[in-house]
Formats: sequence, C-alpha cells, structure tokens
Amino acid sequence: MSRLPRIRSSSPDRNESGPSLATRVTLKRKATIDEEQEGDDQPRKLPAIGASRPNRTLQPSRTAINLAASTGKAPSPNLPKPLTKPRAPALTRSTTTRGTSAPPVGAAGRVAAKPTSARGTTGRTVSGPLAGGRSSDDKRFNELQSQLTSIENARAADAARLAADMEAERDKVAELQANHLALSRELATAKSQEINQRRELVHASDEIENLKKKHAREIMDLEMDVKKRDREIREVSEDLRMCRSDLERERETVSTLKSTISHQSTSQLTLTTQNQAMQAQSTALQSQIDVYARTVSELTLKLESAQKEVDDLKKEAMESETVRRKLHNMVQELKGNIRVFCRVRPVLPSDYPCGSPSSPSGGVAAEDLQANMAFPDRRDHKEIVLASSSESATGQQRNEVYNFGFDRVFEPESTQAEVFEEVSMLAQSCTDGYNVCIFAYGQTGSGKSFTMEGGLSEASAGMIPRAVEQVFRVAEEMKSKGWEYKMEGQFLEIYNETINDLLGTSEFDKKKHEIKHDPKTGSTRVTDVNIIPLHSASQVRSLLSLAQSRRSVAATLMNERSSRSHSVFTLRISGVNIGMGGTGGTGEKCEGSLNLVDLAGSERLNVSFASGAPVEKERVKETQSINKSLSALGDVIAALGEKGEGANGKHIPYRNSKLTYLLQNSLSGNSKTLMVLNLSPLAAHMNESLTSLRFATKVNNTTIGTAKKRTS
Ligand SMILES: Nc1ncnc2c1ncn2[C@@H]1O[C@H](COP(=O)(O)OP(=O)(O)OP(=O)(O)O)[C@@H](O)[C@H]1O
Repeated sequence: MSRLPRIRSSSPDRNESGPSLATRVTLKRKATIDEEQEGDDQPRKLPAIGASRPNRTLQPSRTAINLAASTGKAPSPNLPKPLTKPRAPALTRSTTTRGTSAPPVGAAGRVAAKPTSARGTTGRTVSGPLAGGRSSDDKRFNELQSQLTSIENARAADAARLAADMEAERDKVAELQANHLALSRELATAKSQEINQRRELVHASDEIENLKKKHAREIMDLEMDVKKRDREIREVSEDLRMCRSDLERERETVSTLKSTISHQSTSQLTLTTQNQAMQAQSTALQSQIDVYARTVSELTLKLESAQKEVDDLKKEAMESETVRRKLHNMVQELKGNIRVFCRVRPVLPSDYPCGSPSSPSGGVAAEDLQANMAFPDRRDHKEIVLASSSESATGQQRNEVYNFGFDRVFEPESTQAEVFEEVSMLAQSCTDGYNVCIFAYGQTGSGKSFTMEGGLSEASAGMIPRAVEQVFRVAEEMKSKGWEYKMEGQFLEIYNETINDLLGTSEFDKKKHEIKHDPKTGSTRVTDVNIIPLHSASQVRSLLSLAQSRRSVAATLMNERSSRSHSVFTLRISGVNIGMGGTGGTGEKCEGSLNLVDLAGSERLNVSFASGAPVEKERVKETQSINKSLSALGDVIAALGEKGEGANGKHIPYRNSKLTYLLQNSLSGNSKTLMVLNLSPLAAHMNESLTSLRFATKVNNTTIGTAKKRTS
C-alpha cells in the first residue's frame, strides 16, 4: 500500500532488530550528555583525593518511555511512568481533495480533524456546504472508514512490531547499561589510578623540585669549589713557578757540585794514596805507642804510689800544722800576751792626688806614694820592715831601717777571709766561756772599719759579721754535744768620753749610760742600752747597718763621727749542757763574750788646729779625748804588763777612760785579747805608721796573764 503511515516510512532502520535510529541517536546523545555532564562535573583540574563522584545509574530516555507506552507494554520497573496518553493520529478533512491518505500538512485549507478513538468511533463531523452530495460523501466516508480501519490494523500491527522492537531495544539498553556499568567501574578504577598517578606525579614533581634545589645547591657548591680550585691552581702554579726557578738554581748548584765532586774525587784519590801511606806509618807508630803505653802504665803505677806518699806527707804536715798551732796557742796562753796582728791596707785610687792612678794629670806613680815597706818573713809572715831616708841637721843622708815582729803580719793583698782565718779560733773560744776582745788600732783611714765591719759583699765582710757567723755555726754544731746557747748583742759608741747606744733610739750624747762590772761573774753591763737577742748571723748584719745609719745622721760636715769615736760591738753568749735525744746533759754552764772594738783614729794632735775657731776647738776636743782614751789604753796595757812581770800589785788605771773601763774585763788576765794594727801604706803616713808600730810592739810585749774560762 502506498499510503502507509509516515511513521513507518520515516523509519529507515525499521527492519533492524535494535532500537530505531532516532532512539539510538537519542540514547547516544543522552550518554554523551551524561558523559559530558560527568565530564563537566569533573573538575578541570585533578579532584581532591577521595572526592570522586559516585557513579550515576544510566536512566532511560524520555523517548524510550513514550515508545513503551505506545506499544502498550509496561515499562521496565526501572523506567518512570509515561507523562501522556498515546493519541491516535488525527484525520483531517480538507475542502480541497487530496489524493493522498496522509494527514494534511500545512496551515492553509486545514480541516479540523475529527478525533477518532482506537476502537473506531463512528461519530463524525462533516463540515461542507453541499448536503446533496451526501451519499457520495458517505461512500467516501465509508471508504475512508475502511481505509482507516485498515490503517488502524496496520498501525496495530506496527505497534506490535514496534513493541517487539522496543523489547529488543530494551534488552539492548539493559545490555548497554550493563556495559555502561562495567565501563563506569573501569572508569572509576581508571580515575582512582589516575588520582594515584597524579599523586605520584605530585610527589614526583616535589621530588623533582627538591632535586632541582639540591642540584642548584650542588651547582653553587661546585662553582665555589671550582673557584677555590682555580685559586689553588693559581697558587700551585705560582709555587710551581717558584719551584721551577728553585729547581733551576738547584740544577746549577748540582752542576757546580758535580764539578766540585769530580775535583774532589781526584783529590780523594790522591788522599787515599796518602792515607794508605799514613796507615802504614800509623801501624808502625801504633806498635811504638803500645810500647809507650806499657811504659806509661808502669810509670802511672809509680806515680800513684808517689802520689800516695805525697798525700800521706801532706796529711802529716797538716797534722803537724794543727799541732804547731795548738802548741803556739798554748805558748801564747801560757805567756798571757796580748796578741797583735799587723795589717797594711793597699794603696787606693783615692790616695792619688787626682783620684786615679792612671790619671795623666796626677803624674804620681804608686811607688812614689808608697812607703818603703817590706815583708821578709815569707814563711810565718811575722815581720814588717820599714825603711826611711832623711837628712840630718848636718846635711848627711841618713838611712834607717825599722824592723818589727808580730804574731802575724798581713800584706796589702791579704783578703778578709785570710785575716779571719787567723782570728776565727780566737773568736770561737767565746763559745768555750772565754772573754775575747779584738780591737782595731791605727790612724784614720788605715782600714780599721774595713777590717772590723767590712763591705756589703760576701767577700768583703769584716771580722764582726764573720765572727758572729762562726759563733752561730759552732753553737749549732755544739747542739749535737748537748749544748744549748743563747746569744745577745749590744753596739756602743764612745765619743768625747760619752757612751751612746748605736742600737737605741735616743738622741746621741744626751743620755747618760753607766758602766757596771760584776766582780763575781766577771761580766760588764752598761745601763740603759738595748741588748738585742740574736737568732741569726744575718740579723747582726742588719744591726750593723742600723748603727752605721745612726752614726751618719749624727755626723756633721766637718766631723766624720765614725773616725772620731770608738765603737764596741759586744756579743754575749751563754751556754748550758742540757744533753740531747732524751739523755740528760751534764748541766755544765759557760758564759763568754766577744768584744769587737773599732778604735778612733790614733793620729796625734795636729798643732795647726790650735787657732781657736769653734770647729777647730771641737776637733781639738775630739782629738784630745781620743788621745786620752788611747793613751789610757796604753797605760792600762803597760800597767798590766808591769803587773804581770813584776806582780807588784800596781794599780791598773782602767777608770782613766771610758774605753778602758768598758773593756776592763776583756783586757785583764781573764780574757784573750787581740789587737789588729792597721797601717796605711803611704809614704806620707810613715811617721804615724812608725808610732803605731812602736805602740803595737809595746802591747805585743805585754803579758797580761793566762786567760781563764768562765764555767760553772
Ligand atoms: N784591706 C783593704 N782593702 C781594700 N780597701 C781597704 C782596705 N782597708 C781599708 N780600705 C779602704 O780604705 C778606706 C779607709 O778605710 P777605713 O774607713 O776602714 O779606715 P779607718 O781606719 O776605719 O778610718 P777611720 O778611723 O776614719 O774610721 C776605705 O775606703 C776602705 O774601704
């Protein structure tokens, strides 16, 4: 039939078993839209992790629902209900006859179609102007009716077929949905994989970023390293350059050395030859040496035995010397003499007119200055000879020689140690309970203070510090024999017959000090003087300096006080034998004293002082008192000598001067007395020296009796 409904002819795929093309297109578009929507829903960028969208179930399209409704079949339970009831196609009757059964298309001449039902509703509305043509119309109507019926049948058939198609389509849709589901799952899996991969990618990019930073840092480090290396290379290059220049120099040196070596090789060859010759000589000499060595060893043996003999002889000699000294002392003690030593000081630079022997303006030789002195006793050193030549009143040249003998004569070169060696035994005897008195006598500037006090250095220390040191040393040694000693010291000055305390604080010449003797103990005390307990020899040195400074303060410009006064240092020592190490001592006691006296200058009164000026008066007074005390000393010694010799009970004038009174116990027969006569070596002082020598000889010849120990 040519008038098939358009719906059928419009379906080109009608014979296909699947859904119609339109349906498929719709489904496809729907799927695409869904995908697009899903795609749209997806964030353009990567979604946040875990924010994936749940899969949407694929919904049937509206077209498919309508189709299902039109076929009368119930839609799938998953599909929504159709929105409208399917309508039969409307029949349209147009005033213009159309040779087609198809419904009219277009607006012009359209006849309002009479609604028909599927059951073939008979009611109809014919609008037309011609009533007379009713039969033809009916006929026509019937035809149409039949056509309609056939169309409806056809349509029913089509609907059935469509329903079948629809079913098939549904199956396909279901299959597609299943596929879609599977694909969605795959898609979800793929998405999660993608997310993971993206995460990994992010992680990887972070790592890349870190690596890039690290890489940049490494590059920076490398660049710095490269710079450093460059610097080092430059330095090394510089070093290398210097090394090369050094090497060049060394090479030159080496070549020089090589040439030297070649020269020396030649010399060595010569030397080797010479050496061989020498070796031959050496062998010959060696045999000679062996002979000599034997001789030497024989001689050495002989020498050793000779040396031993010498040593034995020396020892014998020393022992003999000790015995000799002991015997000498014994003789001295038995004789009871005051011993006298004579010491001549050297010529000093200050003795020259211009202060120095080398001074050209001085023009004076040492020989011109020195007195004619000789020391002929080279063995015992006991003699001094002075020679002088003078013109007599008749104009005759008179040569005189003066010979003096003393217990010991010290030449100008003698040292303080040598002098003390002779004095030490005497000083030491105060520890045995003797009163010892050593006094220095001589004119001003003859060296009395130097002998008694000495200088500051160890070598120039005088008799006082050395004697004190010796006493302390002996006291220490005596401890091992059970003796314990106590020592105390005082230092006095007698100036113009006034006693002053050199260790005190009071003003000089103001305080009155009295001398007291104890006849029982034989000891002497002076009132109101400082008696310092002595603990060490060094303490005595500081006491000497204190005394010296006090004397300097008291001195006037015109008056060198130390020259014009006598000073007496007294060390008193008392010992008791208390035993040691638990063993009781003997209880023996002893008391001794050591008086070290530096007398004032012994020069005689100079008549030129007698002009009457106050200063001169003072000097005259000083000199008179010095002379008085010194002559009193001479008188005492003379009286002692007379007493000793004659024992006529003559009065001893100790009280004639403070000096003799103070030294009474040290000058009497109870003590050991030594006078050191100091002499100036100068020719200008020849007369004073002769006077001193005569006085000392007188003293030396005086016997004052045997010294006695003060023990209990
Ligand atoms: N043996 C000597 N060796 C070196 N110098 C000495 C010696 N004897 C004395 N002198 C020096 O001679 C100078 C005078 O000596 P010192 O003062 O001892 O004489 P002095 O007799 O004590 O005189 P004064 O009576 O005026 O006190 C000092 O400078 C002293 O150092």
